[in-house]
Order: sequence, then structure tokens, then C-alpha cells
Amino acid sequence: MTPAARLSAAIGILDRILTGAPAEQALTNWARASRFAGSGDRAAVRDLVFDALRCRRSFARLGGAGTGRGLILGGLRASGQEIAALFTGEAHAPAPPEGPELAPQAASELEALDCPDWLAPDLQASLGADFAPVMEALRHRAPVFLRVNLARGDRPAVAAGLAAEGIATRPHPLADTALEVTGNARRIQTSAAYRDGLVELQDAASQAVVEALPLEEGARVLDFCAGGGGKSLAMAGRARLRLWAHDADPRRMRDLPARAARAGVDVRLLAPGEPARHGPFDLVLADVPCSGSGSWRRAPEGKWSLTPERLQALLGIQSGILDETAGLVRPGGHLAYATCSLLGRENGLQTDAFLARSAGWRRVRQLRLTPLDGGDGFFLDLLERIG
Ligand SMILES: C[S@@+](CC[C@H](N)C(=O)[O-])C[C@H]1O[C@@H](n2cnc3c(N)ncnc32)[C@H](O)[C@@H]1O
Repeated sequence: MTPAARLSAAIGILDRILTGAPAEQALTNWARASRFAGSGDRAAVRDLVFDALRCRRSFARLGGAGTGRGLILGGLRASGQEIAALFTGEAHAPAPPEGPELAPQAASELEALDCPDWLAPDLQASLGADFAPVMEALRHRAPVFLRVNLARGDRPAVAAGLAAEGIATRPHPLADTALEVTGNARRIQTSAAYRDGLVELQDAASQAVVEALPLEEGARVLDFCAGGGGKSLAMAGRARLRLWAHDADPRRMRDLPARAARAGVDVRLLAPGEPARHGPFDLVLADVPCSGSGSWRRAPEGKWSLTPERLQALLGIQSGILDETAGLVRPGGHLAYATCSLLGRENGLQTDAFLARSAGWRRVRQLRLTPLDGGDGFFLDLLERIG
């Protein structure tokens, strides 16, 4: 595909996303219907689409419209590319700009930062002086991180093995298991290191959260909101645990047994209603559903689809999970509350409210990470049951 044809493809896919199609699904449907597109084309179109979703507000301003065309035009203008050479209307190229597309308007501060207006006060209160740098960081692609499975090898040896397969990495300071991929990231999932369970794809901040947990050999641990099980596997890689995984939607855990087998660790799955029968636990991790604002680099659609009503509903779910999981922790044990959110209301204010309404708990550690630390935004409050 020519560079201009890739732009046309991205425009069509963005238009589908803007009318409600999930981004991954729209990209997959396009790839299936476009057998002529090679892997380089697919990767380039994907980058165009995700770059536009991350910067949807500012690109729409620069492109003169909030359409697929407007976003792609705005992205080209933002990176100083020559529009006339690409939007020619010839062959598969997009038609030349017209009307408002020719007269982009100046962006306001929040538009330039790609921040939804309604969320700005919350984010400013939560991030303080880091507000603008964090919002700016969220406009750019996230690095690719691997987690070294310490049950299978140490970080230098695994990095050397990856290098022998042509995948360049460097250790990342956020966690002792973290490798940042600096070259050939697209080869990871076909590498022997990945196939043999030496590494998993996992953000460095997620790894830092797991590193901060009290994981004693033989401890009874419950991952209450396990999802795909990324943190279950990360915990199992750090100590020999008696580990259970649970999720309100058990279908989300369907790949976990195979991933655990690949990693050489043991995780038992629990259906809704079952955790209480297996408790109490030494440690319960509640990696709760949240706005996802800390991971908007990877999942930028969430920035634009979040609403005040949805955030309110999430706050209710989070406080319900805190109350439910508190009853599963043994006296002297720990409840680890985690989010990938940057919002104080989902983080420290949520745990403050829990501590205010629940006797016999104290906060022993708090971790607040933003993309300025290198990985996603993440929050951890480690609470100890003293009564
Ligand atoms: C942030 S995701 C978990 C990600 C996962 N821990 C990981 O590291 O990959 C939150 C999960 O909580 C689950 N969930 C939502 N409401 C829940 C509830 N009331 N009880 C337990 N799990 C819930 C969702 O299905 C979702 O899989």
C-alpha cells in the first residue's frame, strides 16, 4: 500500500470507530477484508488509528473536523507533513481538503492536551503540577514492557536470550522483573522466550504494584478481580504461593490455566460466590475495575467514552468490592487495593472512605505511579487488618 492508501484505510476505520465500533474489532474487520495489506501495512494503519484516538481532540481541531478525515489531516499537520502530496485524490489517496478542513482553528489548552473538559478539574486536583506533563504523556505511544518470570530465569539471562532472538531490551527501574523492549517488539509473541514462559507482556507499573505486595512463601493469596490473570501470574512468579483467582465475569479468566501452565505455576480458579469458602486469606488483591485513566496511552478510546455516570457507577463498584474483600482477609493479613486510574476519587479518596467506615484496618503502604514514571498510571493502597 502507498502511504496515501494507508491514510485512506485509517480514515475508513476511524469513521467506524467514531460511530461506535470498538477499535480492535474495526481494525480486525478491515484487515480481514483487505488481503492485499501486508504486515507492514497493517502495523502502519494501526499506528495511524491509535495515534488519532490518543489525540482525538487536538487532531480534530487541527484537521477542521471530528471525522476520520479530520483526525488524519490533523495528525499530519501536527507532525508537519506535506498534506498536498498525500491528499491528492488520485488512485487510493484521500481527496484534497476542502471547506473547514482548509482552515484549522487554534486549540484551547485542554484541547491541545487532549483532555475531556468534564474530567479536567478531577485530574488537576489529583495530579497537581503533574497535570499538564501527564496529559501530554498520554498523547504518545506507551513503551512495550516484558515481565521476566523469575520462576523460570533471572532478568540478565532472559534479556540475553531475547537478544539472541533479535529482540533488544533494557532493564527498567520500576520493577526488578521489568524489561523495556527497545527493538523488534513485533517478534515477541513468536519468540521462544515467550513460548516457553520466560516472559509475559506486562506494563512495568503493574509489575511494580506486584513487587510492592507482601508475598511470603506458602501464603494463601486471592486475586479477587483476576481478569486475564496478569497479576496472578506475576504474583506466582515471585514466591511459591497457594493462589486462587476469581472474577465476577469468569469468562475473562479463560486463558489463565494455559498461561499458568506455560509459566510453570499453579493457580486455582474460583467461580462467583466461592471465595468465602476458601478464605480467610493472608493477602487479597482487589485490582478493581476503574476509569482506566492511567492506561489511556494503550486504550485511548476509554478517554472519550468515560462519562460522569459511568465514573459514578465505577466508584460504587469499587467501594462494594472493598467491603466484600475486607471480609476475606485473616486478622493480621493484607488487603491490596489497586487501580490503573489517575483519579483521586478512585484511589486514595476511595480507600480513605473505606478506612473511615471500617474498624480494624490501617494503611501500611501507598504507591502512586503516573506515566511520568515510565509505565502506566497505577495506584496501590496496602491495608492491614489489625482487628
Ligand atoms: C482491572 S480489571 C483486572 C485486571 C487483572 N487483574 C490483570 O492484572 O490483568 C478488573 C476486573 O474486575 C472484574 N470485576 C468487575 N466487578 C467485579 C466484582 N464485583 N467482583 C469481582 N470482579 C469484578 C472485571 O470483570 C475485570 O476483569
